[in-house]
Amino acid sequence: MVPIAYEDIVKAPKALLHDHLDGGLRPATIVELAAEVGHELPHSDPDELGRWFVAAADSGSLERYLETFAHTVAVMQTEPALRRVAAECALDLAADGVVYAEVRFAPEQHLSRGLTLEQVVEAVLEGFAEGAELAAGTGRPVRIGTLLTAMRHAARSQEIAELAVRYRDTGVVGFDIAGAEAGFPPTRHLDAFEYLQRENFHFTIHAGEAFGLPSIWQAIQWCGADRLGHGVRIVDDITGDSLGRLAAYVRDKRIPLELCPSSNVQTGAAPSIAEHPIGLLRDLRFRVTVNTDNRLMSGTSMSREMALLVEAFGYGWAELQWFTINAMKSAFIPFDERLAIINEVIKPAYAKLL
Ligand SMILES: O=c1[nH]cnc2c1ncn2[C@H]1C[C@H](O)[C@@H](CO)O1
Ligand SMILES: [Zn+2]
Repeated sequence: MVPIAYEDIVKAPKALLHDHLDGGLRPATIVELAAEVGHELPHSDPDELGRWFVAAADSGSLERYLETFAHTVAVMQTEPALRRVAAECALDLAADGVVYAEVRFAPEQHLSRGLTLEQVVEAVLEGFAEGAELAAGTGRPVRIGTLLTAMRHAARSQEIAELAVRYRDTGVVGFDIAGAEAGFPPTRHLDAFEYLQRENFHFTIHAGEAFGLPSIWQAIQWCGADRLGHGVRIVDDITGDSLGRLAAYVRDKRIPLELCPSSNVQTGAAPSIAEHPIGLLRDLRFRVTVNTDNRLMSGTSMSREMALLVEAFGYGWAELQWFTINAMKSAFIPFDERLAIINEVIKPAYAKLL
């Protein structure tokens, strides 16, 4: 088999379901925005700052990994800053060959300088639209769907769920909960999830990352999650190729796993890329997708995550197409729009590569 070149992975269309807006800022943008608002950073040189984020996030603990977000959230507190960060996010994803992305962020974390939840959401949606238009102009079209996240340690999930539904026709395609997992089970937010189900809305839940099977079980069987954010600990219910009841349910129902290899290694959810459960889960034909989680904290991109898997598991174009179509099938946009991207963008491009 001819080895896959990195530039070819960049050119191939990719779909991304799990990427945090506040985990993907350009280091140079953080430096500029921090100077404007007088926020003190660990480094004022963009390259050093970028390295600092990766090293600090390389902590082996989700809680310590999350502490690094204080510096990105601090500079995302005004409408121009939010618009800029969102526009640059769309441009960076498009330049990396991502054709469809769901990007999430927690509006409640962007209110410290007086913005309302609505102003925050509208600024981000405007930024994505602006970035996507610029990207299309450079011949690199990307479609961005926005997910609104509620922080699981806080108590605003119902309010954020209602906010997401209010913006469902203007770019918000789903809801999520994130933050420290241990001690904050999904059922704390059951009211919000039941509300979303009654509204026929879509949601994913960060579960099975820093906590194991009970978190995944609650996310699916109590809360009704459409997808699992990470979900990597589902391997705790698999022995050899024998599946426990929960793992069998997840596979039988084709519940998508939003796996994030580099992030998992940094937080200690997986020992290394080569030992990441994605290899086993793919072999067992779970609905596996590949994601970036936080491009800044992991110093990564969608192409880099794919390249790491190619290197560790010997994957070829067939597997990369499979991951990409899995993601597109699992997206929160309407079925006909998903199908159009699969048939008109993804399959024709991979047909030339396979
Ligand atoms: O991988 C993660 N697990 C749990 N929470 C996370 C992860 N990555 C980012 N977050 C948190 C930190 C952000 O401030 C928040 C909203 O994007 O979501
Ligand atoms: Zn995440």
